[in-house]
Formats: sequence, structure tokens, C-alpha cells
Amino acid sequence: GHVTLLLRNQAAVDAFIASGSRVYLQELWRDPNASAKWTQSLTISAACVPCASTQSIPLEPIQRLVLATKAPAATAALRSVLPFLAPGARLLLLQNGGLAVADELRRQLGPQLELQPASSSNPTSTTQQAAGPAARIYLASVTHGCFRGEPPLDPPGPSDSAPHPSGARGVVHAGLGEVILGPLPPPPPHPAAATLDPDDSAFLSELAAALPGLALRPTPPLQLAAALASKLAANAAINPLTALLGCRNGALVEPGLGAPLPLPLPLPLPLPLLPVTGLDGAQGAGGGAGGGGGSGGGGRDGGLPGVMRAVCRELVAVLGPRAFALPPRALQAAVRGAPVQGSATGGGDGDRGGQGEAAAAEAREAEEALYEWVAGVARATSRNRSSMLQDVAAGRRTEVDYLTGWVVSQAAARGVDVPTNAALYALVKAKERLAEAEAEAEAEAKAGTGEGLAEPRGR
Ligand SMILES: CC(C)(CO)[C@@H](O)C(=O)[O-]
Repeated sequence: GHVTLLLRNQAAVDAFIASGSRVYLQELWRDPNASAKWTQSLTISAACVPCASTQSIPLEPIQRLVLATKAPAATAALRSVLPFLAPGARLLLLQNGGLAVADELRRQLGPQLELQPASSSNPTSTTQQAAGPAARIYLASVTHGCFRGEPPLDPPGPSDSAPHPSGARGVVHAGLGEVILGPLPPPPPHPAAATLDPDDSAFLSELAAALPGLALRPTPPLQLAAALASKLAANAAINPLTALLGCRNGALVEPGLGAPLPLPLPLPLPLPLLPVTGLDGAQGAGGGAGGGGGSGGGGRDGGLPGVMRAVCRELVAVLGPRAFALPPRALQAAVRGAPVQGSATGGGDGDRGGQGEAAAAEAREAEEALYEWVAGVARATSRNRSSMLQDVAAGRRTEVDYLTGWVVSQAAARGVDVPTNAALYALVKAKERLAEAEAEAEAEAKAGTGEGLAEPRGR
């Protein structure tokens, strides 16, 4: 089919055309030594919506829209293309924080997209999109590792004769993950379907077959909601910490850096820096900071893993222990080397402690499994600079409102205390404001010296 790249303004369209109207791809995961070949797309037309009517490119009714903006821009971008959507258009939303983006869409574009509002008490539909001409919305949890890169100026492959212009748009696919993609789950308390309806199934299977490099997994709404909740946990635990500390993901789980040092500390200690009189107290009380001593787990609740664990614990308290896509209990227990206890979901015999105890045990298991999964994501992406770290470093608005901010607002609505998430949220917002103020001051300084107005040098 015909692909049109919709960009934010005419300047971006002009720049894309000047760069050759193509997108280049390097699949580094296939060949990790950087010599992997660049391949190029066919020529792609580009347009911007506010100026589309004045362009020579007629914007045909959009049948399929891939919305690849950051979370804070998603609703506005979708609103801008509403008049161009064909009846029954399929919209693929790829943002981090899919659950928060879905909430915002319901609030702001619900009537236009015929979405079931969160407050609706009519649970008749299991997929929340009304029958008829309304758009069909799909959300995704994406775990591929990608970043923008510029291909070298020489021709990318033997079939290409001419070098491309400088500034060509390249994407480096560094880590192979997957795209868990399915129909927008309905808002709670409506039940989400555990199977795909035939129309969605046919569309998603066709897409998966057409794009094998994306490892696209068609997923029913119920399982998709769980995958989005788990991904949210990874983003809420990893992104704020890496953005605040300016570190790569792996540092969060690195022993001795993120993770607490084993106690007692190996000698010799760096004694010269410590006042001799305070030594006993300092070692005994300060060493287990973070509550590790109380848990009896050799400091397992301390250090940065302790913070990530607290983020997971709070998420389980807000969304419930069954909201996440976690490995089956037997597998979790096997991984930890622990015997599987009686069912915590009720109905088991020997239910002496009553339901409260069973629920607490289930919550503890979910917290532990969620933390293990999140720590695994940090290890698997250890060389990554998280998207939030990159946003902060570039002075851009982060997605924190759609990740930690969403957790905090859901917690408030349900009367649950989430002190760790609340603190991380406040810190990232402060960091955002500081970066913004710095960028403004820098721009003003440049304008004052005329530096920002200089002609670009060379070509
Ligand atoms: C999983 C993740 C945290 C890895 O860097 C990624 O979703 C990100 O950077 O936002």
C-alpha cells in the first residue's frame, strides 16, 4: 500500500524531502559488530496535516495509522488527523505508557472515536469500540531496542548507485525484542476479552506476516492489558532512576553500585575518611540503609534494587496482583528455588489464616515476580540509555506523566499510598523544569551574543 509520513510541520517535511525522502535501516542485532549493512526504503511521500490542504499531496482517507509519537504528543497528533480518517480506520498506538494514553484518549477524544468512557456502567461490549464506522484502536508494548542514526554517505548496498544526501534518516535496530499488539482493552471495571475477535485476528495476523522483522505478536485485550501493566512497571522502575542518576539501565542492578554491598563489608575499609569515634555506629546502623536489615534478606531491600522493588510493590497495591503478565507461580518458585505453596487465590484447604493472609501472600508473590521481571529487563537492556534519560539530556519533555504520574493518580483515585512513586514523580518533574530553564537561559544567552543566528557552516 501507499505510505505517507505525517510530520509535525512544513519545515520537517521540507527537511525530509531534502534528505532524500527515504528511511534507512541498520539491523545491528543481526550483526553486532557495527559493519551491519544499511538498507533503504523506497521513496516515501511526506506531508503535515495542518498544511495538507495547501500541499500538492492530496491526503487520501487514512485506512491505517501508525502513531509513533511520544506519549505526551499522542492525543494531539491523533486529534489533528481525525478529519482524514477513513470510516473504520485502524489506529496503531506505540507509546510507552499505553494505559495512560488510552485513558487520555477516552477523556479527550472518546466521542469522536466512539470509545467507551471509563465511567460507563454498561458492560455490554467486551471490545470497547462501537460497531460501525468508528476507528479501531490497537495498543502495543514494544521491547525492541532502537535509536536514530545516520547512515554513512557511501551507497548502502550493491543495488544502489548514487550516494544519499547528508542528513539521511536512519534507524538502528540494536536489540531484537517484540511488539505485543492487540485491541485497546476496555476501561475497568469492564471485562476484557481473552480471545481476539475474527476481524482483529485477521488484521493482526496479516500485519505480523507482512512485517516479520518486528516480531509482532497478535494479543487479545485481556493479555494485552497485562503486558502493558508489566511494561509500565519496567518503565516506572527503570526510567525515573536512570534519568535522575544519569546512568545506563544496567547500573541499577549492578552489585556494589545499584545493589547494596554485602555486609559485613570486606576489609580493609576506607577508614581514613571516617571519624574514628563514629566508626562502630556508622558501620552497624548505616550499612543496611533501606530496610534490608529488617527483611532478613542480606540487604535485599536496600540500594537501587530496593527502590525498584518498592515501585513494584506499590504498583501491585494499585493495580492488584493479577494485573500483570507474570510467569506461572510454579515457574516463579522454581526460579527462586522455593517450594510452591498452597493456592493463594482461595479455594485451597488449610485456609487457616483466612482470606486476608492468602491475599497478602498473593500480593507478595506478585511483587517478587514483578521485581524479578523488571530487574531482568534492566539486565537485558543494560547498555541502554533509557528513553527518559535521553529526553532529560536533550531538554525534552519526558513521558513521566504517562508512567509514574499515571501510577500516582490511579493510586490517589483508589486511596492507595505510593510514596516511592510519588517521590520519583516529583523529582523527575523538578528535573524537567530545571532542564527547561537551563535550555531557555542558554537560548537567551545565544540570542544575546548573536551565536544562535549564525549561518550553518559547510554542507
Ligand atoms: C524498557 C526500557 C526502559 C529500556 O530502556 C524502555 O522502555 C525505555 O527506555 O523507555
